[in-house]
Amino acid sequence: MSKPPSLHWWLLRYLRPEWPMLSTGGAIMSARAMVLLLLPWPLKAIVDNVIFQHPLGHFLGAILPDPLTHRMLLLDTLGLTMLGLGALDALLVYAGSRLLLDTGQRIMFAIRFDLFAHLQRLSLAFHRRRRGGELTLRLSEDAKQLQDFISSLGVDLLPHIVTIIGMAVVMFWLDWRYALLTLAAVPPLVLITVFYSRRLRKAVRHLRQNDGVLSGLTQEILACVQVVQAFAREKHEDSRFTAHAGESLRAGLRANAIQSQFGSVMSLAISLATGIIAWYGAVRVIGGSLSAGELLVFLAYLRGFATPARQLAKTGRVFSRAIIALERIGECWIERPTVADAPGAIAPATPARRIAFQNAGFAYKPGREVLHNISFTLETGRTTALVGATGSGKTTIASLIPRFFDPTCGAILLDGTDIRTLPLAYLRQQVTLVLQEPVLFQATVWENIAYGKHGAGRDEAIAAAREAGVEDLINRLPEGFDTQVSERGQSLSGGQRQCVAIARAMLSDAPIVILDEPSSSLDSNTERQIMQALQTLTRQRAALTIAHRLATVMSADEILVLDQGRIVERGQHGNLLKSHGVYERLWNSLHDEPAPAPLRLVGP
Ligand SMILES: Nc1ncnc2c1ncn2[C@@H]1O[C@H](COP(=O)(O)OP(=O)(O)OP(=O)(O)O)[C@@H](O)[C@H]1O
Repeated sequence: MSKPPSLHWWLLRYLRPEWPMLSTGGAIMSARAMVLLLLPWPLKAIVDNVIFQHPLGHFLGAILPDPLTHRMLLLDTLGLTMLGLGALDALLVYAGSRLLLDTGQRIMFAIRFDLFAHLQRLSLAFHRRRRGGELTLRLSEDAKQLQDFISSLGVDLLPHIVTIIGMAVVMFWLDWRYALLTLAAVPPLVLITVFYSRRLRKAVRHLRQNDGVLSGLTQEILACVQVVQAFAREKHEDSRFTAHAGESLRAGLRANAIQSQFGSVMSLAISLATGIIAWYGAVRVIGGSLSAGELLVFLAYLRGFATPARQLAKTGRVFSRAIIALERIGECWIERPTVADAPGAIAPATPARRIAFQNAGFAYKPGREVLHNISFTLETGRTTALVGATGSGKTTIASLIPRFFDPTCGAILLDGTDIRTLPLAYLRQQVTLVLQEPVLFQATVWENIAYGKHGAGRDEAIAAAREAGVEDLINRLPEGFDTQVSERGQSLSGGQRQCVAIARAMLSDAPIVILDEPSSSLDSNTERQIMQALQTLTRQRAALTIAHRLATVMSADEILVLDQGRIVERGQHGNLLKSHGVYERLWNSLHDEPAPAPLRLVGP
């Protein structure tokens, strides 16, 4: 998987504002490394000066009690020093890690927010390609991996590098030959770390990909749980889940195996090195070239080496995960909206009045056109109806108006201006949608209505419902406008959801309205009320109605008959029936009995 170079700069953008916090945290953790260096020294003095009563050196002799005359006082002083160093270590660990962990958290929040904002603005074409659950995982888990990495850089890596360098310097100062032998243990440890980190990275990449697929599948199955239950397909979904989960489990087990192998090989290497170094140190103490206290310092440092080495192994693991997370987040980040504002686009001062398709064509996939040569005009106060067999392109035509997709040829003009040159926000403010299956949020009914207009409150939402004539229908809900709607509006009936959607469209003030077959499968009383509401909604607007049920569009000002992505007939209901073409066949296929009196969508 190729990694775009700009990703590192992208990450730096988040690190830069936190630089003061990161450097303060780093400085505190480096100070802690110094304390770790000092920790074995009181022990050395206890062995050499208190137990064996060697005289203190020149500098220490000036500040510490004499071991010959004040042996117990020296022991107490050294004991207290050890306690003091321990307390200082604890304090520095607390302050440093707290600062760095908090900073990591803030950085993760900023990354999550930007990524969320970016994903929201990506074109529908992108979202239709990706499963929602998989994107959620990138927002949650992958951003968390980056946070762990940033925190662990400061909390684990930096102080341990400082410790290793400091220990090496002190060891050389004590006995350079012995120091060389001790440090010879470091390169094999680094080689082991590099070897396993590579293998681990590969395994983690595989694991994350599988987790993404699993998360997407889970979200999809749970979102469609009604269909799953209706068709009694739970067992089938169990086995689909198990198949993907099994893949994920195998990838996880492989990563665990590498990780455990890494840990045990590292422990073995460290034990081996400790054994050799302790043996050689004891030989030098027996030979008189090293004191017992100095051997203690060496052994303590060697143990000290082991901790950073293990820590480096852990950091390697975190690093591997972070690289994969960066790749995965980067894949979303480099994705650009296919539909975007043209540079320098200026919004007209007046609301739209007229939208015209001029020989527009469209293909979801290159070379596979689903719309050909579409030309028609929508105007304020007029209703245009789209009819045609399923798959003939009605929804696709409607999606071109708010620029969910752009036509592949031809143009769409809004009051004479190509919509691609207008600001997207302006264009979308001109259009309101009432979908076949209205989408509602988990909020109260009035909040769902108020979603139609920035800053609208409860009173405005109720007024819009009153204006649309659906106030009574909503008031019949258990808590009226304050009824809580469950996720995607599942707790409301189809008719109730449509009432809310119509009131929302009414509130939006948009001059163009797109209705996607709004009165399907309702009882006749509700249907009558909803049709009246739509009549009110479309009265002052330019309306495009998509309908399979021809009765709902009989009174439209113009009916466009679509067949395989082409407008094959156009006109009013009566004339179209008389021409004995596709419209008449459509009509006959839907109605056995003669045509009923027209249901009016627009005012007389
Ligand atoms: N996201 C997509 N990717 C590829 N092809 C698509 C996509 N959406 C729709 N199509 C295809 O485009 C054609 C037109 O579909 P569209 O949804 O516009 O038809 P429709 O007339 O609205 O159908 P219906 O009445 O069933 O809603 C169909 O052949 C459909 O398979």
